[in-house]
Amino acid sequence: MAQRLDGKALAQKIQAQLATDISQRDPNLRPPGLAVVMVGDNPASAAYVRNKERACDRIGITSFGSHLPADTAQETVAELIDQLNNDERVDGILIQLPLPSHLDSVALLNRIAPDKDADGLHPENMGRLMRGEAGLRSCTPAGVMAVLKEYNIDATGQKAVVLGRSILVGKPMALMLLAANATVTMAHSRTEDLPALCRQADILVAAVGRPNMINSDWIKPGATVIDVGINRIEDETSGKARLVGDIDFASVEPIAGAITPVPGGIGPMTVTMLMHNTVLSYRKRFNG
Ligand SMILES: NC(=O)C1=CN([C@@H]2O[C@H](COP(=O)(O)OP(=O)(O)OC[C@H]3O[C@@H](n4cnc5c(N)ncnc54)[C@H](OP(=O)(O)O)[C@@H]3O)[C@@H](O)[C@H]2O)C=CC1
Ligand SMILES: Nc1nc(=O)c2c([nH]1)NC[C@@H]1CN(c3ccc(C(=O)N[C@@H](CCC(=O)O)C(=O)O)cc3)C=[N+]21
Repeated sequence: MAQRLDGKALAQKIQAQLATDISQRDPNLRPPGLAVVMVGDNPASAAYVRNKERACDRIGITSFGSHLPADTAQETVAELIDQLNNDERVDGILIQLPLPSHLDSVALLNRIAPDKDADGLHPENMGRLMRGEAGLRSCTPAGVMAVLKEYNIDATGQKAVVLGRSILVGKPMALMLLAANATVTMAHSRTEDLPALCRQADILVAAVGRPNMINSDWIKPGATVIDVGINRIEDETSGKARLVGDIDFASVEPIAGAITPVPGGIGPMTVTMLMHNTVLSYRKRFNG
């Protein structure tokens, strides 16, 4: 039976540490600030934004929420970002994705000042990751790396397969595993014979967005299985909505070496790394 990698517990531990760090700052300094920009009424986005604001409250980060209507013009969002870039109280800026389709999300993400890019998605920070330089790292893959570290899972020399190649998760994930000396394969919707490829993985990271896609036939016995997927499905028996990952947990848990659950795995770690990045930017701003 696989060891459960408890992202929720680790998230609580790191958040408690961040709260202590903030409470011990010079009382003459303002607290760290995070601005979350949301456009439209996607219910999932609204739930994530609430989670982020709650985490800010717990830790002592001031949150500046901007909720704009779905039909907001590109210029208006761009101006808001400029304003937040220049706002002395703000250390981190996050634009909740996906944005409504009339908006150019790449242009907006690129407009965030790189030293306030709490999501780590600006080309400067992604370039730094690629070059192995210090910078703000994308939250979800950074959360995965923190879980591996907490459980002493050393990626050195391990075969890692990353399923998914998005800018938000898959690509930065592969680069972080590479930086940790894994031998990394990136797989996606055009990859042939995915189950055979995944069966070679010592570390498998699934970031696809297909409920329960991966079952035990895809898993090398003893492998570390990281489930990034967050899919809302209707429960067959109760009819209620529930969250499942990309991994069929019940099938995979008996043969994997270690596994992250959904919920309670990488989701809470993503929120935590966002807080971590905000505090990092704050400290840099005050040379602390
Ligand atoms: N836990 C967390 O904190 C977070 C969770 N998520 C969740 O992670 C999942 C992925 O998110 P994100 O990266 O933004 O999603 P995207 O939709 O941007 O990317 C999905 C990736 O999966 C690949 N893919 C899709 N279908 C298949 C398939 N049948 N076989 C193989 N590969 C496939 C796509 O390939 P191709 O490029 O060829 O189209 C693409 O690279 C979602 O469930 C999302 O909700 C996201 C962010 C944070
Ligand atoms: N710019 C941007 N950055 C993101 O990091 C980003 C984004 N946009 N858009 C959407 C995805 C998704 N995402 C999640 C964050 C937390 C949980 C989370 O806390 N999940 C809890 C459960 C939450 C619940 O019950 O709804 C868990 O897995 O235990 C999930 C998913 C961040 N994303």
